[in-house]
Amino acid sequence: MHHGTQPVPGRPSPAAGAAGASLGGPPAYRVFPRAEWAELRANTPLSLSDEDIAGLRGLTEQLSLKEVADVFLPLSRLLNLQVAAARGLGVVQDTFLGRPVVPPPYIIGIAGSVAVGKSTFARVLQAILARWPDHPKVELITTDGFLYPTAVLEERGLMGRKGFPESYDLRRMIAFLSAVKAGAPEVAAPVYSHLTYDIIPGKQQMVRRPDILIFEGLNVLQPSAGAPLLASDFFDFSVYVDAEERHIAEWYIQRFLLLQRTAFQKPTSYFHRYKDLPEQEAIAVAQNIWRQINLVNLHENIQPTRERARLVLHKSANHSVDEIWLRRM
Ligand SMILES: Nc1ncnc2c1ncn2[C@@H]1O[C@H](COP(=O)(O)OP(=O)(O)O)[C@@H](O)[C@H]1O
Ligand SMILES: CC(C)(COP(=O)(O)O)[C@@H](O)C(=O)NCCC(=O)O
Repeated sequence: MHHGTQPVPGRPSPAAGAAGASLGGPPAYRVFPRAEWAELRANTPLSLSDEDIAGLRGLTEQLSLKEVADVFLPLSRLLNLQVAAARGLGVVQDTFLGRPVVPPPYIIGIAGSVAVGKSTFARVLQAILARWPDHPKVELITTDGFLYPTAVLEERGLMGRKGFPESYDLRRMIAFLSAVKAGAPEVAAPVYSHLTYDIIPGKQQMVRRPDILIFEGLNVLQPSAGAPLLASDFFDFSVYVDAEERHIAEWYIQRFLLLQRTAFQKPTSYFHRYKDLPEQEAIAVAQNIWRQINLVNLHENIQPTRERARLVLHKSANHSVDEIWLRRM
């Protein structure tokens, strides 16, 4: 894989490996160059029709068919096997307790920087996992719903700290996960709007005993100060989406420019005041938000959680995954 000239914090330096060769990873992981990982889709009894793939591409128009086949199909095969094994363990416990067998939802956490592509990845994974006949009901929840509302953040002086641990209602987030894992028939999650940049008052997303819950957000692998439980205590599997900082910064800026042309044009947008900024100035605004908030958060709170994930997906400049780390167990 190619790291360019910038050393990446926490990763072995490029000098450690021959050009194009894998640089290895922490000893807890097996490292797969993309081509080796792609071979692990072998025997996946899931064949996607052209129509299925067209449906998936609707989620993110740039997603190539090759990306689905090489990266997502092996991962969906691995997860299908993992879900079956977790259910087997559930049967053991229910049999031991003499209770009727009811498998709890299988929960997958997805972590990574702002703008690394977590929500895009999570949506595609949701669609692919839902195609397996033995776990058709796959729900997706994003942790931005657990941010405190703007009124609370303003009162606490935290508007410049969105995404940092103190900006989330962690108690509520843990209570949500705990209820889902306990098999509660219906659990409500609050909903955040990127348009108003605030929690939507009264709006809820209901989760009703899914087979699989995908729980996505930059903070899902973080410790919660002082609280007895962590979000990851409820995870059966976890993924960290990784990339070089200069690429993530570029994706953040490009997304900001796209939003300027679309969402910011609406009067209800929190960033409506930026709707007519000339491109160079809009780029400067995006760069400032990136450097002052999201990059600091990446360094202080997100990147340090990477090696808690079961799987690390490393993306290259064009968003394609070039290396996969799978924890040995
Ligand atoms: N696989 C991909 N192919 C092409 N573009 C992508 C891909 N994943 C993410 N993007 C783009 O990168 C930007 C950040 O992705 P997003 O999923 O919104 O990130 P996050 O949820 O981590 O903040 C978006 O503009 C998105 O369209
Ligand atoms: C809402 C976010 C904190 C991400 O939340 P997540 O769903 O990962 O919990 C982030 O997208 C954000 O708005 N950061 C604040 C700075 C900015 O406007 O980019």
